[in-house]
Amino acid sequence: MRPELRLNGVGRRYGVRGPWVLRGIELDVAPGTLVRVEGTNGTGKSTLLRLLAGIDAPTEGRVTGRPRTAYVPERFPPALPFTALQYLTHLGSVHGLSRRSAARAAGEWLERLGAGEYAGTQLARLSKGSSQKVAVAQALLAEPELLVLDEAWTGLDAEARGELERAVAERTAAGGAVVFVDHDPRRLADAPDAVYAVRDGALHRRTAPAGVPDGPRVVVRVRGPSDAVLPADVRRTVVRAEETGPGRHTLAVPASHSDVLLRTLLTARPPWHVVSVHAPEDRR
Ligand SMILES: Nc1ncnc2c1ncn2[C@@H]1O[C@H](COP(=O)(O)OP(=O)(O)OP(=O)(O)O)[C@@H](O)[C@H]1O
Repeated sequence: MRPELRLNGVGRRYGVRGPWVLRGIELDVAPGTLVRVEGTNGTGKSTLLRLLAGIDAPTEGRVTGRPRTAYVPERFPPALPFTALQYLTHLGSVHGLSRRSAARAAGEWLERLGAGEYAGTQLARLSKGSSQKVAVAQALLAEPELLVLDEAWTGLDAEARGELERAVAERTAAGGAVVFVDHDPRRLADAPDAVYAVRDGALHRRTAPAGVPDGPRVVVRVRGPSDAVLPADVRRTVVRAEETGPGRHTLAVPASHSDVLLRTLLTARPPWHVVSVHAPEDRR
């Protein structure tokens, strides 16, 4: 099974006494899901994406379940003494491809993104747009299990933008996860399984969990250690969660998801005590 990336109580600040940019972040990125991250300038989106990409470590908290990850940074450093093809072939090898497969994948991605003619051009001589295509190609060529895109569409021409959207759909269809930030609210507007906003150092979910049906709800009362945080899987499954006291929560879940919720609670480490399960419809 592919690992599920999980952020547990993650916080990040720069410098020993710097302000917390992010704190108490709980996030699961399940295989096959597309996640959008929003937020106004300077709120910590890139910080979050660097933690998800594994190129930065949290100041506190834990990141677990690291899948094979690729990342397109907001700013790509292209000033290396390689041609585009040499650079991509090298990175493909680093990602575990044979040199031959890496060179083939590199050439194919440059073609797909409309930069095939620049394969032999030195990175330092590429235009901003072509350089961005190399940044995108390096992330896509090893078919990562997690693709993290920080404003990756910026600087691309219309065809390449469309190609990157297709590549995102291909990755999720193949069971990979994709997390992206983009200033254009129309980017993949109907596609995300979840949208999160970074605000005041916290992550706020903007959409209901994907595929949660309307209809009958089940109310589950649970008890755990007084300082325990509900598992992220639980928070993703429920439509409402209310903390009624230290370690006590009342959860409402679509009836069709109640088995999953109970299993998640009972198999959590440590397990949660299920106090009652109550289907309001039963009383009629
Ligand atoms: N390497 C760093 N050293 C010190 N402070 C940093 C560093 N990286 C980010 N910050 C600070 O952390 C805060 C969040 O920055 P970040 O780039 O994550 O936000 P953002 O939401 O991606 O912003 P933007 O939309 O402008 O790209 C900002 O106050 C920024 O100055």
